[in-house]
Amino acid sequence: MDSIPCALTIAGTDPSGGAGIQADLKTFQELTVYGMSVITSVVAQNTTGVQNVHHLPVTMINEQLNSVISDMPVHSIKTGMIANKDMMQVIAEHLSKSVVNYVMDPVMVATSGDPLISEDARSFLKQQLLPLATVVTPNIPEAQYITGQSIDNTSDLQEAAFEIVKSFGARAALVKGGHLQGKAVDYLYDGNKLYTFEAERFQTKNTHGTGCTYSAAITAHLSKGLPLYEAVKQAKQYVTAAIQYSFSLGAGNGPTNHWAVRKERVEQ
Ligand SMILES: Nc1ncnc2c1ncn2[C@@H]1O[C@H](COP(=O)(O)OP(=O)(O)OP(=O)(O)O)[C@@H](O)[C@H]1O
Ligand SMILES: Cc1ncc(CO)c(N)n1
Repeated sequence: MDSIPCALTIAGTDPSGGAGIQADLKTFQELTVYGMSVITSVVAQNTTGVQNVHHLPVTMINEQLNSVISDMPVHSIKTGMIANKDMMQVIAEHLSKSVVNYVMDPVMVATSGDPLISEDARSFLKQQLLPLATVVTPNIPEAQYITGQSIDNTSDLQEAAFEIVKSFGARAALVKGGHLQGKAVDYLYDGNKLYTFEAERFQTKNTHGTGCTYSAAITAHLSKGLPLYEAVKQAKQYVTAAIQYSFSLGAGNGPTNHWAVRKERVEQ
């Protein structure tokens, strides 16, 4: 058997299964990629919000990374919630030695509005982690934080994608228009070309974990050796179907549906 693509996610948990590590591993599995995970924080959360957070000691994050990297093939890496600067420092040390594609989901706030990372982590993320990223995938509030500019329309989104590459050093930026009205449009700038990814917007409140699912799908496709544009194109199809058939589970914002994606793929 050919060797299987292997992807690693470094992120926080979601016991309700919609976001974080759980969403990432479900996505890797659906896309037939062998999934591995390093947990940064254990988060008590569900579809209504975040109830509590327990951060793992930095030494434990370092040891998990050593355990995986010393033994397993890692073909691509994704980071999600990294709550503080000390954690980021340790993760940045590992990433700076790595040669594989690194997808950074600059998670700052949960869908519910609850903050997930500290103020000093935000600025470390912008200054130290961003330049290591193959691609960074901010939503509008995250892109606004990184660029310091307000984003009110699609032309602001495009400008933010240029700015994040040119002024902040990410190799590519995928700025997501999920929080605007109208079509669900995202822009990818890779330093050469601007690409547009457009999908129908579905009227649903069940968008818990959409950002995690999208960036995990990009990571999965990159681990298979797809070029960035193709990886994003296929990931956009994945997240769109996962939102279209999202679950009305829980009292708040329900989770994405990975099975619907599988059903669609099989029927094609
Ligand atoms: N209602 C919707 N219908 C269709 N696509 C959507 C909808 N909402 C968001 N999207 C798309 O889903 C993807 C994830 O974008 P979004 O802006 O929701 O990420 P996020 O805010 O980081 O997610 P999270 O809630 O996990 O933090 C993008 O491709 C976006 O265009
Ligand atoms: C652990 C974690 N990462 C990311 C998000 C963003 O959806 C979340 N709610 N929880």
